[in-house]
Parts: sequence; C-alpha cells; structure tokens
Amino acid sequence: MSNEKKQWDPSQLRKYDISLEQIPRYDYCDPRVDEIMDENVRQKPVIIQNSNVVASAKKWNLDYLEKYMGNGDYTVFLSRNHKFKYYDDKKVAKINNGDMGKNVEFTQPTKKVDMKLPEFLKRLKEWKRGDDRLYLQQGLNNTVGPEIVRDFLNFDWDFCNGKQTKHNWGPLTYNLLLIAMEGNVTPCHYDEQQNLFAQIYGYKRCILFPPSQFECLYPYPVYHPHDRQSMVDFDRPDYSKFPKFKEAKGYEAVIGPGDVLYIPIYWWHHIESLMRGGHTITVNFWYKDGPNSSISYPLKDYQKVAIMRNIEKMLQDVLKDPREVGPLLRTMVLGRFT
Ligand SMILES: CCC[C@@H](CC(=O)O)C(=O)C(=O)O
Ligand SMILES: [Zn+2]
Repeated sequence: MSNEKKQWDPSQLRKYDISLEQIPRYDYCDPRVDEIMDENVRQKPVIIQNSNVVASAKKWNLDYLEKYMGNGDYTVFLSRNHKFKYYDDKKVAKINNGDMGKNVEFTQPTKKVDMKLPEFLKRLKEWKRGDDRLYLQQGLNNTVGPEIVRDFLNFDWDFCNGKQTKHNWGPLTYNLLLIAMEGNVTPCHYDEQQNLFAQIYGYKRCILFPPSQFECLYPYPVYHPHDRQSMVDFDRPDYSKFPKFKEAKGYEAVIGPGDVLYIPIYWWHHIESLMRGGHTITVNFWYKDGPNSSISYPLKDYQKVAIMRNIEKMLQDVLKDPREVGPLLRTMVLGRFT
C-alpha cells in the first residue's frame, strides 16, 4: 500500500488479516479508465485522478458548510463504536410486526436522528472518548442553501453523464453527502447501484471485493435488515462460522481530495475514515444499473448474485418462516447438485 502523497501513514489504517492488492489509479482522461469500467469486459474498480467531478466543492470545509448548508434537518447516525452498519428500516418494521414469525429479533446497531448542521458540527468538535460517534449521511436535496446548490450544479456533470452513457448505467438516483469522524467505518457490504465515490476532504481507506467473493463474505439473508451486509466482523472474524473468509481476496486504496473511486455495482466495499486523520467529506453518485441490452452467457458473477437474491425472496415469501429456507435449499441441493 503505497502512500505516495505522504499525507497519511500506514499506522492510520485498521489492521485486518485479508489478502489485498492495489486498486489502479489513472488520470481521468486516460483510456484505461473506461477499459477497466467497461461492463462487457471487466467492470472493475479504478481510482480516477485529477477530474473536476467535485472541484466546485473543494472549498467545502466545515465552516463553509455551516455557513451555507441552510437550516435543514440532516440524517445523522450515532454509534457506540466505530462501526456504522446499515440497516433497512422497512425490514426492521416487518420483523417487529411479526411478518417473520415470533422467533426473529433485531437490535439496531446505530441510531438514526435528525440534526441541524450546527449541532452536528458542535458535537463533532466537542467529541470525547466514550461519546457516541457521529456520521452525517444526507441526500443532497433542496434543503441546502443556494451556494451549495450552485456548487452542486457546478460539479462536472459532463464527466459523470459521460460515464453513465458510455457504460450503459441507468438514471442517477442519489448524491449522498457524507461527513464522517476520523476512524468511522462503514462495514463491508454491496449496493445494487453503480457508484462514483468522490472524495472531497480527508482520507478514506477503501477495501473492495468482487461479487465472485459472495461465498467468502457471507451476506445476511435477504429478509434481514442487514441485507447486503457481510456477517463477518473484520475486526474479529469468526473463522468457525465463516471459514471461507480466510480465502477472501480483495483490493484496496486510500483515496484523498480530488480522487474519484468507481465502485462497480454489486462489488463489496468496506470504507473507513483514517484514524487520527480528522473528519472526512465525500459525495457519492449512485446510478441504477442500465437495461441489459442483451444477456450474454456465461452470466456475470453479479448477475448470479441477483438470481440468488430473487430465489431467496421467493422462498421467503412462500415459506414465511426464515428457519425453513435453509433446510429446503439443503434438501434440494445436497446429493443432487453437489
Ligand atoms: C451510506 C453510504 C456510505 C458509503 C461508505 C462510506 O463512505 O462510509 C457507501 O457505502 C457508498 O457510498 O456506497
Ligand atoms: Zn455502499
């Protein structure tokens, strides 16, 4: 892991026992960027350097944001530890109203609150060991002030739209503004969207795995609120429950201001704000997948993940009790397809 910029030190990275190779970095105009992103060839992660995707947000430090973000209520997650594992509210509700039977429980690992930006920034500045950690994760919408809207409109949309068209992505669904405390971790998960992950301030370490590593990363069942998240705790992996995690092979990079990391759809990613690196600011660009013009065989790994998801959903719908899904699949497969 080269830290060519000397802006950070390997001691600021959390230690994991995972085999990792470097994610390549190329200038935004280098043809290899599109070759790597090409969905028909590789669709692998790449760091796009020196683009102007979010150049208009270079001035987004905390004072500027406090001054111009406006008076909206922003979504902030609170966590008792450094992890901010995503959960789906709708799936929590289904469990709480007994849709999955009485034997399924779920404890939310983080608390989602609405907070005005000045309060968030005050808590960030006054934070001391033992306090809840905070992570602001807010869709950029019309609650932000006119200066922020102007900066947003001045993102390099030609570049983003160019990638969307060239790589047959679907519509842009979301731009999420992410303001993290140093050391915050978003644990390993995949999203069903293409992602241009634009780093604005501070440094984030990103660990990615291809969809083919599905069986090494043990995602929660689809009905579970932690659907799409890995069940493996990278800090303390339970190799008896998740033996194949030992075989996981990933990619990593540390990204800084001006870097844009392309996270391909269905690729697993674990993202951490460097320890002792101060707060970080990121804006992501989530795009739905485009229409599959023509299905080509063999199917791609990520398409097989989508198929497995649909099978799980269908079984869950008909069986109702999640405890029956495993035994039925074992009956169907063991001794017949193995
Ligand atoms: C809520 C989104 C968090 C982000 C990871 C991170 O920056 O902590 C991510 O997972 C993504 O952009 O897909
Ligand atoms: Zn994600």
